[in-house]
Amino acid sequence: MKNTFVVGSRKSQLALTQTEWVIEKLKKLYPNIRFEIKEIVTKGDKILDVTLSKVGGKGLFVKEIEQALLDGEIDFAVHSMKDMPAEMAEGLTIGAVPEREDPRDCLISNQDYTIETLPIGAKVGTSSLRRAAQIVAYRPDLKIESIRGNVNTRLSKLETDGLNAIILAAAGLKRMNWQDRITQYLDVDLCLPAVGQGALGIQVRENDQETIQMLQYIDDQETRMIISAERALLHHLQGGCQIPIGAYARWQNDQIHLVGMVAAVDGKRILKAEATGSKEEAVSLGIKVANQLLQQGADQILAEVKEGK
Ligand SMILES: NCc1[nH]cc(CCC(=O)O)c1CC(=O)O
Repeated sequence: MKNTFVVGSRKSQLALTQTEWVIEKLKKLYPNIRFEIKEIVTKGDKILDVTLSKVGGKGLFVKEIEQALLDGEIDFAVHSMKDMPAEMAEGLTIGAVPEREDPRDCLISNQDYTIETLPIGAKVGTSSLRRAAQIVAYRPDLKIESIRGNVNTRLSKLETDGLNAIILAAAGLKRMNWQDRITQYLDVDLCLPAVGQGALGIQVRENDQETIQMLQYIDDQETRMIISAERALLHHLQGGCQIPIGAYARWQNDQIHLVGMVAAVDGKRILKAEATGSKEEAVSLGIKVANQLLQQGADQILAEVKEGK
Protein backbone atom coordinates (compact mmCIF):
# COMPACT_ATOMS: atom_id res chain seq x y z
CA MET A 1 0.00 0.00 0.00
CA LYS A 2 1.21 3.53 -0.69
CA ASN A 3 2.50 5.31 2.40
CA THR A 4 0.79 8.70 2.08
CA PHE A 5 -2.84 9.52 1.43
CA VAL A 6 -3.98 13.08 0.75
CA VAL A 7 -7.28 13.91 2.45
CA GLY A 8 -9.51 16.74 1.25
CA SER A 9 -11.43 18.84 3.76
CA ARG A 10 -13.21 22.15 3.94
CA LYS A 11 -11.21 24.43 6.17
CA SER A 12 -13.86 25.30 8.74
CA GLN A 13 -12.98 24.25 12.26
CA LEU A 14 -15.79 21.68 12.24
CA ALA A 15 -14.72 20.19 8.90
CA LEU A 16 -11.10 19.92 10.08
CA THR A 17 -12.16 18.39 13.41
CA GLN A 18 -14.20 15.79 11.53
CA THR A 19 -11.35 15.08 9.14
CA GLU A 20 -8.90 14.66 12.02
CA TRP A 21 -11.34 12.32 13.76
CA VAL A 22 -11.40 10.12 10.66
CA ILE A 23 -7.61 10.24 10.34
CA GLU A 24 -7.20 9.22 14.01
CA LYS A 25 -9.41 6.19 13.40
CA LEU A 26 -7.36 5.26 10.31
CA LYS A 27 -4.03 5.76 12.08
CA LYS A 28 -5.01 3.22 14.73
CA LEU A 29 -5.55 0.68 11.94
CA TYR A 30 -2.58 1.77 9.82
CA PRO A 31 0.12 3.21 12.10
CA ASN A 32 2.68 3.41 9.28
CA ILE A 33 0.60 5.39 6.82
CA ARG A 34 0.79 9.18 6.63
CA PHE A 35 -2.36 11.22 6.10
CA GLU A 36 -1.91 14.72 4.76
CA ILE A 37 -4.82 17.19 4.90
CA LYS A 38 -5.45 19.44 1.92
CA GLU A 39 -7.81 22.30 2.76
CA ILE A 40 -10.24 23.28 0.03
CA VAL A 41 -12.47 26.36 -0.05
CA THR A 42 -15.94 25.71 -1.46
CA LYS A 43 -18.49 28.11 -2.93
CA GLY A 44 -20.62 27.65 0.19
CA ASP A 45 -17.71 28.91 2.31
CA LYS A 46 -17.36 32.02 0.17
CA ILE A 47 -20.99 33.09 -0.02
CA LEU A 48 -21.81 33.65 3.61
CA ASP A 49 -24.21 36.55 3.39
CA VAL A 50 -27.04 35.02 1.33
CA THR A 51 -29.67 32.50 2.35
CA LEU A 52 -28.55 29.25 0.77
CA SER A 53 -31.93 28.56 -0.80
CA LYS A 54 -31.47 31.78 -2.78
CA VAL A 55 -27.96 30.90 -3.96
CA GLY A 56 -29.41 27.83 -5.65
CA GLY A 57 -27.37 25.02 -7.08
CA LYS A 58 -26.73 21.80 -5.28
CA GLY A 59 -23.56 20.67 -3.60
CA LEU A 60 -22.32 24.13 -2.62
CA PHE A 61 -20.07 22.66 0.06
CA VAL A 62 -18.71 19.76 -1.95
CA LYS A 63 -18.22 20.65 -5.65
CA GLU A 64 -14.65 21.95 -5.47
CA ILE A 65 -13.71 18.98 -3.30
CA GLU A 66 -15.24 16.55 -5.78
CA GLN A 67 -13.25 18.21 -8.55
CA ALA A 68 -10.03 17.77 -6.54
CA LEU A 69 -10.87 14.07 -6.23
CA LEU A 70 -11.52 13.72 -9.95
CA ASP A 71 -8.29 15.59 -10.73
CA GLY A 72 -6.34 13.24 -8.45
CA GLU A 73 -5.21 16.05 -6.14
CA ILE A 74 -6.64 14.22 -3.15
CA ASP A 75 -7.26 10.51 -2.44
CA PHE A 76 -10.38 10.84 -0.34
CA ALA A 77 -12.53 13.55 1.21
CA VAL A 78 -14.39 13.78 4.50
CA HIS A 79 -17.80 15.44 4.15
CA SER A 80 -20.75 16.00 6.43
CA MET A 81 -23.26 13.60 4.90
CA LYS A 82 -25.85 16.35 5.28
CA ASP A 83 -23.98 18.53 2.80
CA MET A 84 -23.89 15.85 0.10
CA PRO A 85 -26.39 16.42 -2.71
CA ALA A 86 -28.76 13.56 -3.49
CA GLU A 87 -27.00 12.99 -6.80
CA MET A 88 -23.28 12.31 -6.62
CA ALA A 89 -20.73 13.38 -9.23
CA GLU A 90 -19.98 10.75 -11.85
CA GLY A 91 -16.93 8.60 -11.07
CA LEU A 92 -17.13 9.16 -7.32
CA THR A 93 -18.62 7.07 -4.56
CA ILE A 94 -18.94 6.97 -0.78
CA GLY A 95 -16.20 4.61 0.40
CA ALA A 96 -17.17 4.61 4.05
CA VAL A 97 -19.80 5.95 6.43
CA PRO A 98 -18.44 5.88 10.00
CA GLU A 99 -20.75 5.56 13.02
CA ARG A 100 -23.27 8.36 13.32
CA GLU A 101 -23.01 11.12 15.95
CA ASP A 102 -26.15 12.55 17.58
CA PRO A 103 -28.59 13.31 14.73
CA ARG A 104 -30.70 15.85 16.67
CA ASP A 105 -30.92 19.59 16.39
CA CYS A 106 -30.41 21.57 19.55
CA LEU A 107 -31.19 24.95 20.99
CA ILE A 108 -28.50 27.24 22.34
CA SER A 109 -29.59 30.14 24.50
CA ASN A 110 -27.40 32.30 26.66
CA GLN A 111 -30.36 32.97 28.93
CA ASP A 112 -31.04 29.22 29.27
CA TYR A 113 -34.42 29.40 27.60
CA THR A 114 -35.90 26.24 26.13
CA ILE A 115 -38.18 26.18 23.11
CA GLU A 116 -41.06 26.09 25.62
CA THR A 117 -39.88 28.96 27.86
CA LEU A 118 -38.65 31.44 25.22
CA PRO A 119 -40.58 34.72 25.71
CA ILE A 120 -43.39 35.55 23.27
CA GLY A 121 -41.89 36.96 20.06
CA ALA A 122 -38.34 35.92 20.94
CA LYS A 123 -35.71 35.93 18.17
CA VAL A 124 -34.35 32.57 17.09
CA GLY A 125 -31.47 32.37 14.63
CA THR A 126 -31.30 29.72 11.93
CA SER A 127 -30.75 29.80 8.21
CA SER A 128 -32.29 26.40 7.68
CA LEU A 129 -35.78 26.42 6.16
CA ARG A 130 -36.32 22.98 7.65
CA ARG A 131 -35.56 24.16 11.18
CA ALA A 132 -37.46 27.43 10.76
CA ALA A 133 -40.64 25.73 9.51
CA GLN A 134 -40.73 23.19 12.33
CA ILE A 135 -39.89 25.72 15.06
CA VAL A 136 -42.59 28.11 13.85
CA ALA A 137 -45.12 25.27 13.61
CA TYR A 138 -44.48 24.55 17.30
CA ARG A 139 -44.19 28.18 18.44
CA PRO A 140 -45.89 30.46 15.86
CA ASP A 141 -45.00 33.57 17.86
CA LEU A 142 -41.24 33.20 17.51
CA LYS A 143 -39.30 35.43 15.09
CA ILE A 144 -36.85 33.55 12.90
CA GLU A 145 -33.69 35.45 11.96
CA SER A 146 -31.44 34.17 9.21
CA ILE A 147 -27.85 33.50 10.30
CA ARG A 148 -25.19 32.06 8.07
CA GLY A 149 -21.56 31.24 8.63
CA ASN A 150 -19.74 28.36 10.22
CA VAL A 151 -20.58 27.09 13.69
CA ASN A 152 -18.17 29.50 15.47
CA THR A 153 -19.63 32.51 13.64
CA ARG A 154 -23.18 31.47 14.42
CA LEU A 155 -22.41 31.04 18.11
CA SER A 156 -20.93 34.55 18.24
CA LYS A 157 -23.98 35.95 16.41
CA LEU A 158 -26.08 34.79 19.34
CA GLU A 159 -24.62 37.71 21.25
CA THR A 160 -23.82 40.26 18.54
CA ASP A 161 -27.21 39.99 16.78
CA GLY A 162 -29.28 40.12 19.96
CA LEU A 163 -30.79 36.68 19.45
CA ASN A 164 -32.51 34.81 22.27
CA ALA A 165 -31.49 31.45 20.84
CA ILE A 166 -30.04 29.69 17.82
CA ILE A 167 -30.55 26.19 16.48
CA LEU A 168 -27.60 24.02 15.44
CA ALA A 169 -26.88 20.36 14.83
CA ALA A 170 -25.89 18.68 18.10
CA ALA A 171 -23.34 16.60 16.18
CA GLY A 172 -21.20 19.57 15.21
CA LEU A 173 -21.07 20.88 18.77
CA LYS A 174 -20.30 17.47 20.21
CA ARG A 175 -17.53 16.87 17.70
CA MET A 176 -15.97 20.21 18.63
CA ASN A 177 -16.38 19.36 22.32
CA TRP A 178 -18.70 22.33 22.77
CA GLN A 179 -21.67 20.30 24.05
CA ASP A 180 -21.70 22.50 27.18
CA ARG A 181 -23.20 25.24 25.03
CA ILE A 182 -26.31 23.13 24.34
CA THR A 183 -29.35 24.30 26.31
CA GLN A 184 -31.86 21.79 24.96
CA TYR A 185 -31.84 18.81 22.63
CA LEU A 186 -34.85 19.02 20.33
CA ASP A 187 -36.81 15.80 20.14
CA VAL A 188 -36.97 14.44 16.59
CA ASP A 189 -40.79 14.62 16.78
CA LEU A 190 -40.51 18.38 17.21
CA CYS A 191 -37.69 18.98 14.74
CA LEU A 192 -36.98 16.15 12.32
CA PRO A 193 -33.27 16.27 11.42
CA ALA A 194 -31.83 16.83 7.95
CA VAL A 195 -31.06 13.79 5.83
CA GLY A 196 -27.72 12.41 6.99
CA GLN A 197 -27.34 14.85 9.88
CA GLY A 198 -24.65 13.70 12.30
CA ALA A 199 -23.08 11.28 9.83
CA LEU A 200 -19.91 11.63 7.76
CA GLY A 201 -19.42 10.43 4.23
CA ILE A 202 -15.96 9.59 2.97
CA GLN A 203 -15.85 10.11 -0.74
CA VAL A 204 -13.42 8.39 -3.10
CA ARG A 205 -12.92 7.75 -6.80
CA GLU A 206 -15.02 4.78 -7.81
CA ASN A 207 -12.06 3.06 -9.46
CA ASP A 208 -9.56 3.63 -6.62
CA GLN A 209 -9.63 0.14 -5.14
CA GLU A 210 -6.64 0.77 -2.89
CA THR A 211 -8.30 3.65 -1.05
CA ILE A 212 -11.68 1.93 -0.97
CA GLN A 213 -10.11 -1.14 0.62
CA MET A 214 -8.26 0.92 3.18
CA LEU A 215 -11.43 2.76 4.18
CA GLN A 216 -13.71 -0.26 4.54
CA TYR A 217 -12.65 -0.90 8.15
CA ILE A 218 -14.02 2.43 9.36
CA ASP A 219 -17.36 1.88 7.63
CA ASP A 220 -20.26 1.30 10.01
CA GLN A 221 -22.74 -0.83 8.11
CA GLU A 222 -25.66 0.00 10.41
CA THR A 223 -25.13 3.72 9.86
CA ARG A 224 -24.60 3.24 6.14
CA MET A 225 -27.95 1.46 5.77
CA ILE A 226 -30.06 3.99 7.64
CA ILE A 227 -28.35 6.81 5.78
CA SER A 228 -29.11 5.12 2.48
CA ALA A 229 -32.81 5.00 3.44
CA GLU A 230 -32.77 8.73 4.27
CA ARG A 231 -30.88 9.61 1.10
CA ALA A 232 -33.20 7.54 -1.08
CA LEU A 233 -36.06 9.66 0.24
CA LEU A 234 -34.15 12.87 -0.56
CA HIS A 235 -33.26 11.60 -4.01
CA HIS A 236 -36.85 10.65 -4.79
CA LEU A 237 -38.04 14.10 -3.73
CA GLN A 238 -35.22 15.69 -5.79
CA GLY A 239 -34.25 17.72 -2.78
CA GLY A 240 -31.10 19.45 -1.69
CA CYS A 241 -30.10 20.72 1.74
CA GLN A 242 -31.79 24.05 0.92
CA ILE A 243 -35.37 22.82 1.00
CA PRO A 244 -37.43 21.99 4.08
CA ILE A 245 -37.09 18.24 3.91
CA GLY A 246 -36.24 16.11 6.92
CA ALA A 247 -35.74 12.40 7.34
CA TYR A 248 -34.66 10.24 10.20
CA ALA A 249 -34.08 6.50 10.06
CA ARG A 250 -33.25 4.34 13.05
CA TRP A 251 -32.98 0.69 13.90
CA GLN A 252 -35.95 -0.94 15.61
CA ASN A 253 -35.85 -4.68 16.32
CA ASP A 254 -33.41 -5.29 13.48
CA GLN A 255 -35.57 -3.33 11.05
CA ILE A 256 -35.22 0.19 9.72
CA HIS A 257 -37.87 2.69 10.78
CA LEU A 258 -37.92 5.79 8.60
CA VAL A 259 -39.78 9.06 9.18
CA GLY A 260 -39.88 11.68 6.44
CA MET A 261 -41.07 15.28 6.49
CA VAL A 262 -41.72 18.06 3.99
CA ALA A 263 -42.72 21.47 5.32
CA ALA A 264 -44.06 24.67 3.83
CA VAL A 265 -41.58 27.45 4.64
CA ASP A 266 -44.09 29.25 6.87
CA GLY A 267 -44.58 26.09 8.94
CA LYS A 268 -48.33 26.13 8.25
CA ARG A 269 -48.23 22.75 6.53
CA ILE A 270 -46.01 19.99 7.84
CA LEU A 271 -46.35 16.67 6.07
CA LYS A 272 -45.00 13.54 7.71
CA ALA A 273 -44.96 9.90 6.71
CA GLU A 274 -43.27 6.82 8.10
CA ALA A 275 -42.66 3.16 7.35
CA THR A 276 -40.62 0.19 8.55
CA GLY A 277 -38.70 -2.28 6.43
CA SER A 278 -35.92 -4.84 6.46
CA LYS A 279 -32.32 -3.76 5.95
CA GLU A 280 -32.35 -5.16 2.41
CA GLU A 281 -35.15 -2.69 1.64
CA ALA A 282 -33.39 0.49 2.83
CA VAL A 283 -33.57 2.23 -0.53
CA SER A 284 -37.13 1.14 -1.37
CA LEU A 285 -38.17 2.26 2.11
CA GLY A 286 -36.90 5.77 1.32
CA ILE A 287 -38.82 5.77 -1.96
CA LYS A 288 -41.95 4.47 -0.24
CA VAL A 289 -41.97 7.22 2.40
CA ALA A 290 -41.19 9.83 -0.28
CA ASN A 291 -44.19 8.61 -2.30
CA GLN A 292 -46.41 8.80 0.77
CA LEU A 293 -45.31 12.43 1.19
CA LEU A 294 -45.97 13.18 -2.49
CA GLN A 295 -49.46 11.71 -2.15
CA GLN A 296 -50.08 14.10 0.75
CA GLY A 297 -49.14 17.07 -1.45
CA ALA A 298 -45.38 17.40 -0.96
CA ASP A 299 -44.86 18.09 -4.67
CA GLN A 300 -46.84 21.29 -4.39
CA ILE A 301 -44.88 22.49 -1.37
CA LEU A 302 -41.56 21.73 -3.06
CA ALA A 303 -42.65 23.58 -6.20
CA GLU A 304 -43.57 26.61 -4.09
CA VAL A 305 -40.17 26.60 -2.38
CA LYS A 306 -38.34 26.36 -5.71
CA GLU A 307 -40.34 29.27 -7.11
CA GLY A 308 -39.33 31.23 -4.05
CA LYS A 309 -42.86 31.95 -2.85
N1 LIG B 1 -24.45 22.90 6.58
C1 LIG B 1 -23.65 23.12 7.73
C2 LIG B 1 -23.40 21.90 8.52
N2 LIG B 1 -23.08 20.72 7.95
C3 LIG B 1 -22.96 19.78 8.94
C4 LIG B 1 -23.18 20.40 10.16
C5 LIG B 1 -23.18 19.78 11.48
C6 LIG B 1 -22.73 18.35 11.57
C7 LIG B 1 -23.70 17.37 11.00
O1 LIG B 1 -24.89 17.63 10.86
O2 LIG B 1 -23.24 16.27 10.68
C8 LIG B 1 -23.44 21.75 9.91
C9 LIG B 1 -23.72 22.78 10.92
C10 LIG B 1 -25.10 22.74 11.50
O3 LIG B 1 -26.06 22.41 10.81
O4 LIG B 1 -25.26 23.09 12.68
